[in-house]
Amino acid sequence: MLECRDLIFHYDRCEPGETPDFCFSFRLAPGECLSVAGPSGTGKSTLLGLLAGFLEPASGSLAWQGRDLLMQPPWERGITTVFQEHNLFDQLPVWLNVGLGLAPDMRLTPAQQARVREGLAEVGLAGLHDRLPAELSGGQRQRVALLRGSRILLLDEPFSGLDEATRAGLWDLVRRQKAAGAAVLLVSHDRDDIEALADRRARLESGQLLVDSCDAG
Ligand SMILES: Nc1ncnc2c1ncn2[C@@H]1O[C@H](COP(=O)(O)OP(=O)(O)OP(=O)(O)O)[C@@H](O)[C@H]1O
Repeated sequence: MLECRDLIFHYDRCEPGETPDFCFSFRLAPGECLSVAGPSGTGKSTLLGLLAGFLEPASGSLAWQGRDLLMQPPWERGITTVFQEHNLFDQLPVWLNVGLGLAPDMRLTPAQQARVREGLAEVGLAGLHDRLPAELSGGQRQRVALLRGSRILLLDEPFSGLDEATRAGLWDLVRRQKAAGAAVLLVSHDRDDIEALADRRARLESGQLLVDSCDAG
């Protein structure tokens, strides 16, 4: 279970009242997807930044399966973030971009290399193993990014601007990660994305996450 409790944050350079003090609480089970919507500027990126470890909360707790995540740097949190673009390392070939999820030091064992090959083949990217991200289409880049999966997936409008078939293929990839036990937080306003993936829905309002169920943490 991903448990976020009273995670409080305020941007230093803001005047009081300029932006809300953020206070986030929610719970997300392995295999579950929570969608988050809210108008521009309500704090969606701020929430993702706090979870991923790019921003430091003033107080509160964040734990995965009972283990504190706040003490861990971003690369040790077991979190994969997939945004609209810029999710891959430009100078690394496709197979290493995926392999980073298995071996952050890029020293993949033969077994891990085989897993990467299998994963790429399963999503129709077998022939693109050695390409650089700049040599892929947008949809192919998102497939590579989602293949890197981990126990927590933070998705920020990752399907925007893609055609229906590509989007459906990426939904399948996310469903596969869910089936493998990943907890998924999906920032999206797209009704189709939300219906395809979300088990519960939340919206951001006045610096808080309002989850559409009684289980708000
Ligand atoms: N580095 C910063 N310093 C000060 N204020 C910031 C900073 N980053 C964001 N903010 C403010 O915090 C609020 C939330 O911003 P955030 O980027 O989280 O919103 P968002 O919901 O992701 O917006 P969008 O949908 O437009 O991307 C906004 O009012 C924004 O102006």
